[in-house]
Amino acid sequence: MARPHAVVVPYPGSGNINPALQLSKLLRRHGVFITFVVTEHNLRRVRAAAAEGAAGGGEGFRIEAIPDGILDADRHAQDYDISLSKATVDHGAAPLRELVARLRDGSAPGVPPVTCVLPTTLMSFALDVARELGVPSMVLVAFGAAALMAQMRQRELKERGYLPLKDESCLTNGYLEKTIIDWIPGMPPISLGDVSSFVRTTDPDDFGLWFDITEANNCTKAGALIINTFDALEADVLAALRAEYSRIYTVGQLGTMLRRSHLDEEATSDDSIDLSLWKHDTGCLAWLDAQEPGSVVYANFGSLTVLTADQLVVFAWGLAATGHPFLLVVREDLVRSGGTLPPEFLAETAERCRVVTWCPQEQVLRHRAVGCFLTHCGWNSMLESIAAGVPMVCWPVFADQHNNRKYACEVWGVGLRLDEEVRKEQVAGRVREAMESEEMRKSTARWKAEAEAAACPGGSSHENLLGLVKALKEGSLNSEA
Ligand SMILES: O=c1ccn([C@@H]2O[C@H](COP(=O)(O)OP(=O)(O)O[C@H]3O[C@H](CO)[C@@H](O)[C@H](O)[C@H]3O)[C@@H](O)[C@H]2O)c(=O)[nH]1
Repeated sequence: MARPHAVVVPYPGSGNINPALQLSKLLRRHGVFITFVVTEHNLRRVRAAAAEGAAGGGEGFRIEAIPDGILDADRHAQDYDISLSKATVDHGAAPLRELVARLRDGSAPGVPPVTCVLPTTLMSFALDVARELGVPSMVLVAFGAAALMAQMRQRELKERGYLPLKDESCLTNGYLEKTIIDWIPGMPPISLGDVSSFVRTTDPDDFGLWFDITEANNCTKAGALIINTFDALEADVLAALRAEYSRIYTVGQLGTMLRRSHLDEEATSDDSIDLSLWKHDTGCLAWLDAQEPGSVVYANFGSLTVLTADQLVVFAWGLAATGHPFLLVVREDLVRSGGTLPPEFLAETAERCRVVTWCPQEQVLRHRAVGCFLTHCGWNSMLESIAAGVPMVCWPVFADQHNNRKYACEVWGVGLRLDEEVRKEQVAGRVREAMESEEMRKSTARWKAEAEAAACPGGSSHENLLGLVKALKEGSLNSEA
Protein backbone atom coordinates (compact mmCIF):
# COMPACT_ATOMS: atom_id res chain seq x y z
CA MET A 1 0.00 0.00 0.00
CA ALA A 2 1.44 3.40 -0.99
CA ARG A 3 2.21 5.78 1.85
CA PRO A 4 -0.67 8.25 2.36
CA HIS A 5 0.26 11.87 1.72
CA ALA A 6 -1.76 14.76 3.17
CA VAL A 7 -1.34 18.34 1.97
CA VAL A 8 -2.19 20.38 5.08
CA VAL A 9 -3.37 23.95 4.44
CA PRO A 10 -3.97 25.97 7.62
CA TYR A 11 -5.50 29.46 7.67
CA PRO A 12 -2.49 31.78 8.06
CA GLY A 13 -2.79 32.55 11.81
CA SER A 14 -1.38 30.82 14.91
CA GLY A 15 -4.84 29.71 16.04
CA ASN A 16 -4.98 27.48 12.95
CA ILE A 17 -1.29 26.82 12.22
CA ASN A 18 -0.65 25.41 15.72
CA PRO A 19 -3.39 22.75 15.80
CA ALA A 20 -2.72 21.89 12.13
CA LEU A 21 0.94 21.31 12.96
CA GLN A 22 0.06 19.20 16.01
CA LEU A 23 -2.31 17.07 13.94
CA SER A 24 0.33 16.78 11.21
CA LYS A 25 2.92 15.55 13.70
CA LEU A 26 0.48 12.94 15.00
CA LEU A 27 -0.37 11.75 11.50
CA ARG A 28 3.31 11.62 10.58
CA ARG A 29 4.04 9.48 13.63
CA HIS A 30 1.47 7.08 12.21
CA GLY A 31 3.19 6.95 8.83
CA VAL A 32 1.37 9.67 6.91
CA PHE A 33 3.59 11.84 4.68
CA ILE A 34 2.89 15.55 5.25
CA THR A 35 3.27 18.57 3.01
CA PHE A 36 2.52 21.58 5.22
CA VAL A 37 1.53 24.70 3.29
CA VAL A 38 2.16 28.13 4.79
CA THR A 39 2.07 31.56 3.21
CA GLU A 40 5.31 33.10 1.97
CA HIS A 41 4.92 35.94 4.47
CA ASN A 42 4.47 33.51 7.37
CA LEU A 43 7.43 31.40 6.25
CA ARG A 44 9.61 34.51 6.50
CA ARG A 45 8.21 35.14 9.99
CA VAL A 46 8.77 31.55 11.08
CA ARG A 47 12.38 31.71 9.92
CA ALA A 48 12.94 35.01 11.69
CA ALA A 49 11.44 33.66 14.94
CA ALA A 50 13.02 30.21 14.87
CA ALA A 51 15.74 29.03 17.15
CA GLU A 52 18.89 27.82 15.41
CA GLY A 53 18.08 24.75 13.33
CA ALA A 54 14.32 24.90 13.98
CA ALA A 55 11.55 25.54 11.43
CA GLY A 56 12.92 22.91 9.08
CA GLY A 57 11.11 19.84 7.84
CA GLY A 58 12.24 16.27 8.38
CA GLU A 59 11.61 12.74 7.16
CA GLY A 60 8.01 12.60 5.95
CA PHE A 61 7.43 16.31 6.56
CA ARG A 62 7.93 19.05 3.97
CA ILE A 63 7.05 22.71 4.09
CA GLU A 64 5.80 24.57 1.01
CA ALA A 65 4.85 28.23 0.73
CA ILE A 66 2.23 29.99 -1.37
CA PRO A 67 1.50 33.74 -1.58
CA ASP A 68 -1.45 35.10 0.42
CA GLY A 69 -2.16 37.91 -2.02
CA ILE A 70 -1.29 40.79 0.31
CA LEU A 71 1.69 42.98 -0.46
CA ASP A 72 3.93 43.41 2.58
CA ALA A 73 3.59 47.17 2.20
CA ASP A 74 -0.19 46.87 2.73
CA ARG A 75 0.03 44.63 5.74
CA HIS A 76 -1.25 45.74 9.15
CA ALA A 77 0.86 45.08 12.20
CA GLN A 78 -1.96 42.73 13.15
CA ASP A 79 -2.09 39.97 10.58
CA TYR A 80 -5.69 38.88 10.79
CA ASP A 81 -8.27 41.18 9.46
CA ILE A 82 -10.96 40.85 6.90
CA SER A 83 -8.53 41.79 4.11
CA LEU A 84 -6.48 38.68 4.86
CA SER A 85 -9.57 36.47 4.62
CA LYS A 86 -10.60 38.15 1.36
CA ALA A 87 -7.10 37.91 -0.07
CA THR A 88 -6.69 34.23 0.80
CA VAL A 89 -10.03 33.40 -0.81
CA ASP A 90 -9.20 35.47 -3.91
CA HIS A 91 -5.55 34.53 -4.34
CA GLY A 92 -4.95 31.22 -2.56
CA ALA A 93 -6.63 28.84 -4.98
CA ALA A 94 -4.39 29.22 -8.04
CA PRO A 95 -1.01 28.64 -6.33
CA LEU A 96 -2.48 25.81 -4.26
CA ARG A 97 -3.90 24.16 -7.37
CA GLU A 98 -0.49 24.36 -9.04
CA LEU A 99 1.18 22.90 -5.93
CA VAL A 100 -1.23 19.98 -5.47
CA ALA A 101 -1.18 19.22 -9.20
CA ARG A 102 2.63 19.15 -9.10
CA LEU A 103 2.64 16.71 -6.14
CA ARG A 104 -0.42 14.70 -7.08
CA ASP A 105 1.22 12.14 -9.27
CA GLY A 106 4.23 11.47 -7.09
CA SER A 107 6.76 12.48 -9.72
CA ALA A 108 8.76 14.57 -7.21
CA PRO A 109 11.63 12.41 -5.89
CA GLY A 110 10.92 10.91 -2.47
CA VAL A 111 7.41 12.36 -2.33
CA PRO A 112 4.48 9.90 -2.51
CA PRO A 113 1.43 10.88 -4.58
CA VAL A 114 -0.99 13.20 -2.77
CA THR A 115 -3.88 11.22 -1.30
CA CYS A 116 -5.66 13.94 0.69
CA VAL A 117 -5.98 17.73 0.91
CA LEU A 118 -6.50 18.81 4.52
CA PRO A 119 -7.26 22.51 5.06
CA THR A 120 -8.41 24.07 8.33
CA THR A 121 -11.71 25.90 8.54
CA LEU A 122 -11.78 29.26 6.67
CA MET A 123 -9.78 27.73 3.80
CA SER A 124 -12.56 26.03 1.89
CA PHE A 125 -11.11 27.08 -1.47
CA ALA A 126 -8.67 24.21 -0.81
CA LEU A 127 -11.66 21.83 -0.93
CA ASP A 128 -12.57 23.17 -4.37
CA VAL A 129 -8.98 22.61 -5.49
CA ALA A 130 -9.12 19.02 -4.19
CA ARG A 131 -12.39 18.36 -5.95
CA GLU A 132 -11.15 19.83 -9.25
CA LEU A 133 -8.06 17.62 -9.08
CA GLY A 134 -9.96 14.52 -7.96
CA VAL A 135 -8.18 14.28 -4.58
CA PRO A 136 -10.12 13.35 -1.39
CA SER A 137 -10.29 15.97 1.36
CA MET A 138 -10.88 16.49 5.07
CA VAL A 139 -11.17 19.67 7.16
CA LEU A 140 -9.55 20.35 10.52
CA VAL A 141 -12.01 22.42 12.53
CA ALA A 142 -9.75 24.65 14.61
CA PHE A 143 -12.53 25.64 17.00
CA GLY A 144 -14.97 23.69 19.15
CA ALA A 145 -17.97 21.63 18.11
CA ALA A 146 -20.38 24.14 19.70
CA ALA A 147 -18.78 27.01 17.81
CA LEU A 148 -19.06 25.00 14.60
CA MET A 149 -22.71 24.20 15.24
CA ALA A 150 -23.43 27.86 16.06
CA GLN A 151 -21.61 28.97 12.92
CA MET A 152 -23.64 26.53 10.86
CA ARG A 153 -26.88 27.99 12.25
CA GLN A 154 -26.09 31.60 11.32
CA ARG A 155 -27.79 31.11 7.96
CA GLU A 156 -30.95 30.09 9.82
CA LEU A 157 -30.60 33.13 12.07
CA LYS A 158 -30.74 35.19 8.88
CA GLU A 159 -33.72 33.27 7.53
CA ARG A 160 -35.59 33.66 10.82
CA GLY A 161 -35.03 37.43 10.73
CA TYR A 162 -32.53 37.84 13.59
CA LEU A 163 -29.76 38.92 11.22
CA PRO A 164 -28.69 41.41 10.13
CA LEU A 165 -29.57 43.45 13.24
CA LYS A 166 -32.39 45.93 12.60
CA ASP A 167 -30.38 49.01 13.58
CA GLU A 168 -27.28 50.15 15.43
CA SER A 169 -29.13 50.46 18.75
CA CYS A 170 -29.31 46.64 18.92
CA LEU A 171 -25.56 46.66 19.48
CA THR A 172 -25.77 48.61 22.72
CA ASN A 173 -29.32 48.38 24.13
CA GLY A 174 -29.08 44.87 25.58
CA TYR A 175 -30.82 43.22 22.61
CA LEU A 176 -27.87 40.89 21.95
CA GLU A 177 -27.86 39.70 25.56
CA LYS A 178 -31.65 39.46 25.99
CA THR A 179 -32.43 37.65 22.74
CA ILE A 180 -32.17 33.96 23.57
CA ILE A 181 -31.70 31.34 20.87
CA ASP A 182 -32.98 28.05 22.21
CA TRP A 183 -33.30 25.95 19.07
CA ILE A 184 -29.72 25.17 18.07
CA PRO A 185 -29.41 21.37 18.16
CA GLY A 186 -27.34 20.03 21.04
CA MET A 187 -26.74 23.47 22.53
CA PRO A 188 -28.18 25.04 25.68
CA PRO A 189 -30.15 28.29 25.23
CA ILE A 190 -27.63 30.94 24.23
CA SER A 191 -27.89 34.70 23.85
CA LEU A 192 -27.65 36.00 20.29
CA GLY A 193 -24.48 37.92 21.19
CA ASP A 194 -22.79 34.73 22.36
CA VAL A 195 -23.48 32.83 19.12
CA SER A 196 -20.60 34.58 17.35
CA SER A 197 -19.18 38.09 17.07
CA PHE A 198 -20.15 38.10 13.40
CA VAL A 199 -23.81 38.60 14.35
CA ARG A 200 -22.90 42.16 15.38
CA THR A 201 -23.85 43.74 12.06
CA THR A 202 -26.67 45.73 10.51
CA ASP A 203 -25.29 45.21 6.99
CA PRO A 204 -27.08 42.47 4.98
CA ASP A 205 -23.91 42.12 2.86
CA ASP A 206 -21.44 42.12 5.76
CA PHE A 207 -18.36 40.22 4.58
CA GLY A 208 -17.53 38.73 7.99
CA LEU A 209 -20.99 37.21 8.38
CA TRP A 210 -21.13 36.04 4.78
CA PHE A 211 -17.66 34.49 5.06
CA ASP A 212 -18.51 32.73 8.33
CA ILE A 213 -21.75 31.26 6.93
CA THR A 214 -20.16 30.23 3.64
CA GLU A 215 -17.17 28.61 5.28
CA ALA A 216 -19.34 26.69 7.76
CA ASN A 217 -21.38 25.31 4.90
CA ASN A 218 -18.43 24.55 2.67
CA CYS A 219 -16.50 22.56 5.24
CA THR A 220 -19.23 19.94 5.32
CA LYS A 221 -18.43 19.13 1.68
CA ALA A 222 -15.18 17.48 2.78
CA GLY A 223 -14.87 13.73 3.19
CA ALA A 224 -14.52 14.15 6.97
CA LEU A 225 -14.44 16.76 9.72
CA ILE A 226 -11.63 16.51 12.24
CA ILE A 227 -12.33 18.52 15.39
CA ASN A 228 -9.83 19.57 18.04
CA THR A 229 -12.09 18.67 20.94
CA PHE A 230 -12.85 15.54 22.94
CA ASP A 231 -16.14 13.69 23.17
CA ALA A 232 -16.84 14.11 26.89
CA LEU A 233 -16.35 17.87 26.71
CA GLU A 234 -18.96 18.53 24.04
CA ALA A 235 -21.06 15.37 24.15
CA ASP A 236 -24.49 16.89 23.39
CA VAL A 237 -23.49 19.12 20.54
CA LEU A 238 -21.28 16.42 19.04
CA ALA A 239 -24.22 14.01 19.08
CA ALA A 240 -26.28 16.62 17.22
CA LEU A 241 -23.48 17.24 14.71
CA ARG A 242 -22.97 13.53 14.17
CA ALA A 243 -26.68 13.18 13.41
CA GLU A 244 -26.08 15.59 10.51
CA TYR A 245 -22.58 14.53 9.37
CA SER A 246 -21.40 11.01 9.95
CA ARG A 247 -17.65 11.43 9.30
CA ILE A 248 -16.54 13.33 12.39
CA TYR A 249 -13.25 12.56 14.11
CA THR A 250 -12.66 14.27 17.46
CA VAL A 251 -8.92 14.11 18.12
CA GLY A 252 -8.31 16.73 20.85
CA GLN A 253 -6.81 18.06 22.92
CA LEU A 254 -4.06 17.82 20.34
CA GLY A 255 -1.26 18.86 22.72
CA THR A 256 -2.23 16.11 25.15
CA MET A 257 -2.37 13.63 22.28
CA LEU A 258 1.13 14.61 21.21
CA ARG A 259 2.53 14.30 24.72
CA ARG A 260 0.92 10.90 25.16
CA SER A 261 2.16 9.63 21.82
CA HIS A 262 5.69 10.45 22.99
CA LEU A 263 5.07 8.19 25.99
CA ASP A 264 3.31 5.37 24.14
CA GLU A 265 5.44 5.01 21.05
CA GLU A 266 9.01 5.31 19.99
CA ALA A 267 8.19 8.40 18.02
CA THR A 268 10.82 10.00 15.86
CA SER A 269 11.60 13.36 17.35
CA ASP A 270 9.78 16.21 15.67
CA ASP A 271 10.46 18.90 18.25
CA SER A 272 12.60 20.71 15.72
CA ILE A 273 9.55 21.33 13.55
CA ASP A 274 8.39 24.60 15.05
CA LEU A 275 6.25 27.01 13.05
CA SER A 276 5.78 29.74 15.65
CA LEU A 277 5.27 33.17 14.10
CA TRP A 278 6.84 34.82 17.15
CA LYS A 279 10.05 34.10 19.01
CA HIS A 280 9.30 32.22 22.24
CA ASP A 281 10.62 33.67 25.49
CA THR A 282 11.60 30.44 27.22
CA GLY A 283 13.22 32.33 30.12
CA CYS A 284 9.76 32.68 31.64
CA LEU A 285 9.82 28.93 32.39
CA ALA A 286 12.83 29.40 34.69
CA TRP A 287 11.02 32.34 36.32
CA LEU A 288 8.00 30.06 36.87
CA ASP A 289 10.29 27.44 38.44
CA ALA A 290 11.05 29.93 41.19
CA GLN A 291 7.36 30.54 42.06
CA GLU A 292 5.12 28.69 44.53
CA PRO A 293 2.81 25.98 43.12
CA GLY A 294 -0.52 27.38 41.92
CA SER A 295 0.45 30.96 42.77
CA VAL A 296 0.95 32.61 39.35
CA VAL A 297 -1.64 34.36 37.20
CA TYR A 298 -0.91 33.95 33.50
CA ALA A 299 -2.43 36.54 31.13
CA ASN A 300 -2.37 36.19 27.36
CA PHE A 301 -4.68 37.46 24.62
CA GLY A 302 -3.68 35.09 21.82
CA SER A 303 -2.29 35.95 18.42
CA LEU A 304 -4.89 38.32 16.99
CA THR A 305 -6.58 40.35 19.72
CA VAL A 306 -5.81 44.04 19.78
CA LEU A 307 -6.25 46.08 22.96
CA THR A 308 -6.47 49.81 23.43
CA ALA A 309 -3.60 51.35 25.37
CA ASP A 310 -6.03 52.02 28.28
CA GLN A 311 -7.26 48.41 28.38
CA LEU A 312 -3.70 47.12 28.63
CA VAL A 313 -2.94 49.45 31.53
CA VAL A 314 -6.15 48.58 33.41
CA PHE A 315 -5.54 44.84 32.94
CA ALA A 316 -1.98 45.28 34.19
CA TRP A 317 -3.00 47.15 37.36
CA GLY A 318 -5.79 44.62 37.89
CA LEU A 319 -3.25 41.80 37.81
CA ALA A 320 -1.03 43.72 40.20
CA ALA A 321 -3.99 44.15 42.57
CA THR A 322 -4.48 40.37 42.85
CA GLY A 323 -1.42 40.25 45.13
CA HIS A 324 -0.17 37.24 43.14
CA PRO A 325 2.91 36.97 40.95
CA PHE A 326 1.93 37.18 37.30
CA LEU A 327 3.20 36.45 33.81
CA LEU A 328 1.84 38.94 31.30
CA VAL A 329 2.26 38.42 27.55
CA VAL A 330 2.28 41.66 25.58
CA ARG A 331 2.67 40.82 21.89
CA GLU A 332 4.59 43.47 19.95
CA ASP A 333 1.37 44.32 18.06
CA LEU A 334 -1.05 43.86 20.98
CA VAL A 335 -1.74 47.59 21.17
CA ARG A 336 -2.06 48.90 17.65
CA SER A 337 -1.35 52.48 18.66
CA GLY A 338 1.84 51.22 20.29
CA GLY A 339 0.90 51.79 23.97
CA THR A 340 3.11 50.17 26.57
CA LEU A 341 3.12 49.49 30.29
CA PRO A 342 3.78 52.60 32.38
CA PRO A 343 7.19 52.83 34.11
CA GLU A 344 5.57 53.23 37.56
CA PHE A 345 3.71 49.94 37.05
CA LEU A 346 6.91 48.15 36.04
CA ALA A 347 8.78 49.64 39.03
CA GLU A 348 6.04 48.74 41.52
CA THR A 349 5.60 45.15 40.32
CA ALA A 350 9.21 44.34 39.39
CA GLU A 351 9.52 41.75 42.19
CA ARG A 352 6.56 39.63 41.13
CA CYS A 353 5.82 40.34 37.49
CA ARG A 354 7.33 38.99 34.29
CA VAL A 355 6.37 40.59 30.95
CA VAL A 356 7.22 38.79 27.71
CA THR A 357 6.18 39.22 24.07
CA TRP A 358 5.37 35.53 23.35
CA CYS A 359 5.82 32.36 25.37
CA PRO A 360 5.58 28.57 24.95
CA GLN A 361 1.97 28.65 26.15
CA GLU A 362 1.25 24.95 26.53
CA GLN A 363 4.36 24.53 28.69
CA VAL A 364 3.40 27.58 30.72
CA LEU A 365 -0.13 26.34 31.35
CA ARG A 366 1.20 22.94 32.40
CA HIS A 367 3.71 24.46 34.79
CA ARG A 368 2.84 23.66 38.40
CA ALA A 369 3.27 27.35 39.38
CA VAL A 370 0.36 28.54 37.21
CA GLY A 371 -2.92 28.88 39.11
CA CYS A 372 -5.11 30.99 36.82
CA PHE A 373 -5.34 32.03 33.16
CA LEU A 374 -6.71 35.40 32.11
CA THR A 375 -7.69 34.66 28.50
CA HIS A 376 -9.43 36.08 25.43
CA CYS A 377 -11.08 32.64 25.03
CA GLY A 378 -9.51 31.60 21.71
CA TRP A 379 -10.37 27.93 21.33
CA ASN A 380 -6.80 26.65 21.49
CA SER A 381 -6.05 28.65 24.62
CA MET A 382 -9.21 27.43 26.33
CA LEU A 383 -8.63 23.82 25.45
CA GLU A 384 -4.97 24.00 26.47
CA SER A 385 -6.09 25.45 29.82
CA ILE A 386 -8.75 22.77 30.28
CA ALA A 387 -6.23 20.03 29.50
CA ALA A 388 -3.80 21.55 32.01
CA GLY A 389 -6.49 21.90 34.69
CA VAL A 390 -6.11 25.68 35.03
CA PRO A 391 -9.18 27.84 35.84
CA MET A 392 -9.85 30.80 33.57
CA VAL A 393 -10.98 34.38 33.79
CA CYS A 394 -12.66 35.09 30.49
CA TRP A 395 -12.60 38.25 28.37
CA PRO A 396 -13.74 37.30 24.84
CA VAL A 397 -13.25 39.70 21.94
CA PHE A 398 -14.41 38.30 18.62
CA ALA A 399 -15.27 35.28 16.42
CA ASP A 400 -16.12 32.15 18.49
CA GLN A 401 -14.78 33.54 21.77
CA HIS A 402 -18.11 34.57 23.36
CA ASN A 403 -19.49 31.12 22.61
CA ASN A 404 -16.39 29.52 24.16
CA ARG A 405 -16.77 31.68 27.25
CA LYS A 406 -20.38 30.60 27.68
CA TYR A 407 -19.32 26.96 27.79
CA ALA A 408 -16.35 27.60 30.09
CA CYS A 409 -18.40 29.60 32.59
CA GLU A 410 -21.85 28.02 32.42
CA VAL A 411 -21.41 24.47 31.15
CA TRP A 412 -17.98 23.25 32.28
CA GLY A 413 -17.61 25.40 35.41
CA VAL A 414 -13.99 26.26 34.69
CA GLY A 415 -14.25 30.00 33.97
CA LEU A 416 -15.49 33.30 35.35
CA ARG A 417 -16.79 36.19 33.26
CA LEU A 418 -15.34 39.66 33.01
CA ASP A 419 -17.40 42.56 31.70
CA GLU A 420 -16.48 43.97 28.33
CA GLU A 421 -15.45 47.22 30.00
CA VAL A 422 -12.20 46.38 31.76
CA ARG A 423 -12.10 47.42 35.43
CA LYS A 424 -9.13 46.93 37.71
CA GLU A 425 -11.18 45.80 40.76
CA GLN A 426 -13.18 43.30 38.75
CA VAL A 427 -10.07 41.81 37.14
CA ALA A 428 -8.42 41.39 40.55
CA GLY A 429 -11.60 40.05 42.19
CA ARG A 430 -12.38 37.46 39.52
CA VAL A 431 -8.79 36.23 39.40
CA ARG A 432 -8.74 35.74 43.18
CA GLU A 433 -12.13 34.03 43.07
CA ALA A 434 -10.98 31.66 40.31
CA MET A 435 -7.88 30.75 42.32
CA GLU A 436 -9.74 30.22 45.57
CA SER A 437 -12.98 28.54 44.46
CA GLU A 438 -13.22 24.92 45.61
CA GLU A 439 -15.97 24.27 43.07
CA MET A 440 -13.76 25.42 40.19
CA ARG A 441 -10.88 23.37 41.50
CA LYS A 442 -13.08 20.26 41.27
CA SER A 443 -14.33 21.12 37.77
CA THR A 444 -10.87 21.85 36.39
CA ALA A 445 -9.53 18.59 37.87
CA ARG A 446 -12.43 16.65 36.35
CA TRP A 447 -11.95 18.06 32.84
CA LYS A 448 -8.19 17.65 32.99
CA ALA A 449 -8.71 13.96 33.80
CA GLU A 450 -11.27 13.64 30.97
CA ALA A 451 -8.86 15.23 28.48
CA GLU A 452 -6.13 12.83 29.55
CA ALA A 453 -8.47 9.82 29.36
CA ALA A 454 -9.58 10.76 25.85
CA ALA A 455 -5.94 10.77 24.71
CA CYS A 456 -5.02 7.37 26.22
CA PRO A 457 -5.37 4.06 24.34
CA GLY A 458 -9.08 3.22 24.39
CA GLY A 459 -9.99 6.92 24.83
CA SER A 460 -12.19 8.62 22.23
CA SER A 461 -9.56 10.90 20.70
CA HIS A 462 -6.92 8.18 20.61
CA GLU A 463 -9.26 5.74 18.88
CA ASN A 464 -10.53 8.41 16.49
CA LEU A 465 -6.98 9.24 15.47
CA LEU A 466 -6.35 5.57 14.69
CA GLY A 467 -9.61 5.48 12.70
CA LEU A 468 -8.55 8.55 10.79
CA VAL A 469 -5.14 7.09 9.96
CA LYS A 470 -6.81 3.87 8.82
CA ALA A 471 -9.16 5.80 6.54
CA LEU A 472 -6.18 7.69 5.11
CA LYS A 473 -4.25 4.49 4.53
CA GLU A 474 -7.21 2.72 2.93
CA GLY A 475 -8.04 5.77 0.82
CA SER A 476 -11.65 5.61 1.96
CA LEU A 477 -12.11 9.37 2.40
CA ASN A 478 -14.01 10.46 -0.65
CA SER A 479 -15.01 14.11 -0.73
CA GLU A 480 -18.64 15.29 -0.74
CA ALA A 481 -19.80 13.21 2.24
O1 LIG B 1 2.39 33.70 23.84
C1 LIG B 1 1.73 32.86 23.21
C2 LIG B 1 0.39 33.06 22.84
C3 LIG B 1 -0.28 32.06 22.17
N1 LIG B 1 0.36 30.91 21.84
C4 LIG B 1 -0.36 29.86 21.12
O2 LIG B 1 -1.08 30.43 20.03
C5 LIG B 1 -2.35 29.80 19.88
C6 LIG B 1 -3.42 30.86 19.97
O3 LIG B 1 -4.64 30.31 19.56
P1 LIG B 1 -6.04 30.71 20.20
O4 LIG B 1 -5.97 30.64 21.66
O5 LIG B 1 -7.10 29.86 19.58
O6 LIG B 1 -6.23 32.23 19.89
P2 LIG B 1 -6.16 33.11 18.53
O7 LIG B 1 -4.77 33.25 18.15
O8 LIG B 1 -6.90 34.35 18.84
O9 LIG B 1 -6.99 32.19 17.50
C7 LIG B 1 -7.92 32.42 16.46
O10 LIG B 1 -8.25 31.09 16.03
C8 LIG B 1 -8.90 30.28 16.99
C9 LIG B 1 -9.09 28.90 16.38
O11 LIG B 1 -9.96 28.92 15.30
C10 LIG B 1 -10.21 30.90 17.42
O12 LIG B 1 -10.83 30.13 18.43
C11 LIG B 1 -9.95 32.31 17.92
O13 LIG B 1 -11.16 32.94 18.28
C12 LIG B 1 -9.22 33.12 16.86
O14 LIG B 1 -8.94 34.42 17.32
C13 LIG B 1 -2.45 28.77 21.00
O15 LIG B 1 -2.12 27.49 20.51
C14 LIG B 1 -1.38 29.20 22.01
O16 LIG B 1 -0.80 28.14 22.72
C15 LIG B 1 1.67 30.70 22.20
O17 LIG B 1 2.25 29.65 21.93
N2 LIG B 1 2.31 31.68 22.88
